[in-house]
Amino acid sequence: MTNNNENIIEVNNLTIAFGSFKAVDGISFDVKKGEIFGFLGANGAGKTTTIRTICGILNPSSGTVKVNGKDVSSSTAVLKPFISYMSQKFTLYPDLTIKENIYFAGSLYNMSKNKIEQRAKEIFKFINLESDTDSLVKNLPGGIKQMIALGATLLHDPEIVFLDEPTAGTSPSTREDFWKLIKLLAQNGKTIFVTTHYMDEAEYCNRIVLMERGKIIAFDTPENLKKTFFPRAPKQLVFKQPKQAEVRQEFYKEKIGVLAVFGNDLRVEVEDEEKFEILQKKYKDVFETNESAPTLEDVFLKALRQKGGPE
Ligand SMILES: Nc1ncnc2c1ncn2[C@@H]1O[C@H](COP(=O)(O)OP(=O)(O)OP(=O)(O)O)[C@@H](O)[C@H]1O
Repeated sequence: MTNNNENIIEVNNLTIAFGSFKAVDGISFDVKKGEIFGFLGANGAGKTTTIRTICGILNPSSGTVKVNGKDVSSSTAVLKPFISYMSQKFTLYPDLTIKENIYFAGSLYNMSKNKIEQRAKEIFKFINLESDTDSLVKNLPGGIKQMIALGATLLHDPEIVFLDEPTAGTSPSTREDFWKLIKLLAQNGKTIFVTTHYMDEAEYCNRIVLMERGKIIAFDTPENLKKTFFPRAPKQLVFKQPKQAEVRQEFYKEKIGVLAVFGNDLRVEVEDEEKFEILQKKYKDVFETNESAPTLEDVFLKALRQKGGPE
């Protein structure tokens, strides 16, 4: 991230209702210029609705959204060249070639033919495109399609790039390549607003918002979230005997929080070490205990359980 504290997006008490249903319910956050901003939450949490509102596609029911200091509801035309949105659904036109898709994307921004040609060259280089640009998109592997969709999103050189689950369903190597480009864009001062379901990707974000049913339940850097939600490191219990159900019952009684179950292993949060040690002795032949640093997944599970965010 560039060293910049300037707010490029400011969302203030935003509510978006469909009839009586609030898809987004009074959320506030800011995004800094040059930041990789992660927007996370389960399906239906309100992420896409928020993005669509910041992009000026939907109007707020109440609250305000400012992009580059301007209210989006009244400045859609001014902001259009400034932002770009790679939605979950739109990728590319399969019956057009790579080049035709890119030209089409440029025409939507009234770019001249020369400008599109010049930018297309830069973009193909940036995404390391090796395919023939006259290939039909429908004949390309999914990972390459996704890279070209990113290329089309970047063609008019926007300052803010919204990426709605850009790597969903792609291979680990495509995800890795994709994130190299995202980081490079941020290093060049672009602001990236990204939604993802992958926790390893959330780690790459400078700051993260976690949404649940239209509300923000956590908002901070990955490091601070881990510190806030886990002042003590969780423990990973590796089972040597198939007695997990029995142990879980005891933990439940003693209020030792089970964060997650990984096959035979349990991940737990211990607030009362004495109680835990008693159980550890009792079950010394049943499980081994390892300390392990909190992960973002731990944070999210805990935040979801608390639903109101950290105390
Ligand atoms: N136009 C609409 N009319 C009515 N309800 C809507 C509309 N758009 C979205 N919703 C509802 O608003 C809620 C939030 O949807 P949204 O697409 O923003 O969630 P999301 O967090 O982006 O989830 P996903 O990861 O599945 O895209 C959902 O319950 C959805 O069904």
